[in-house]
Amino acid sequence: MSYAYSTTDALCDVSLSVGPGELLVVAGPNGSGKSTLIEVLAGVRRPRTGRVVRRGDVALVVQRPDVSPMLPVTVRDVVTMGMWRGRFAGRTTRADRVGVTEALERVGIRRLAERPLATLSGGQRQRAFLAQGLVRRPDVLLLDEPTAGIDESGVLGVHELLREETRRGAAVVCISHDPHAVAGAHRVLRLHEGRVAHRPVRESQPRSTPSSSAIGS
Ligand SMILES: Nc1ncnc2c1ncn2[C@@H]1O[C@H](COP(=O)(O)OP(=O)(O)OP(=O)(O)O)[C@@H](O)[C@H]1O
Repeated sequence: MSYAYSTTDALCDVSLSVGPGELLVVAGPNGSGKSTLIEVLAGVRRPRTGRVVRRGDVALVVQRPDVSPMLPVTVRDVVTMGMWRGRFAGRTTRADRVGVTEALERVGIRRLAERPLATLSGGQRQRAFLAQGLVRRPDVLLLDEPTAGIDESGVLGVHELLREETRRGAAVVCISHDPHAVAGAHRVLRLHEGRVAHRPVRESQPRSTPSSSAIGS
């Protein structure tokens, strides 16, 4: 598929597929089209040509969005929103609340649950949005530089979380410049000026062999 902003061809003839249990890392220089690709895969942007096939529930973890100090939401609220699947869900069940606490624990910010989101540091906020993506155990997890602003020991924890997600069968696509992420990936897709620089190369065997693609274009 291809995607263009008004004056810029951001993606040209990009084709990929990711199966359940696979971790695909998307790498490439600034401006090469990585964020655009994740947004097109997530359905936030519609490809200009071609199509994206998604199987199952898809969650997107964006890169530390700016938060207005006026926004009256706590960290727990933000993670709970991850349960909504794109629409307001109203009341939460006890199981939802347990799931939210577990997600907060997995990303190491359970103690911050009742804090207003706007009072968090950048790295803490990134963890909150990671928990939002993890909370409903999606079939497809798309992440735009999830370790941005996260300290060194936290980065390793995030990589382990992504491997855990693949072990339970999720298809994971993660933008990262981090050599650890690249080393731990099943495949790496390198973009250059909106095109695939090399075909994805299998760098290690996935723990479960994908039977069909969970997402592809
Ligand atoms: N909203 C926009 N309007 C116009 N052009 C855009 C827009 N967003 C991105 N672009 C352009 O599209 C191309 C791809 O941008 P994209 O953000 O996808 O790259 P990236 O690889 O994620 O970069 P980075 O590593 O800096 O985050 C770039 O040339 C960029 O300038």
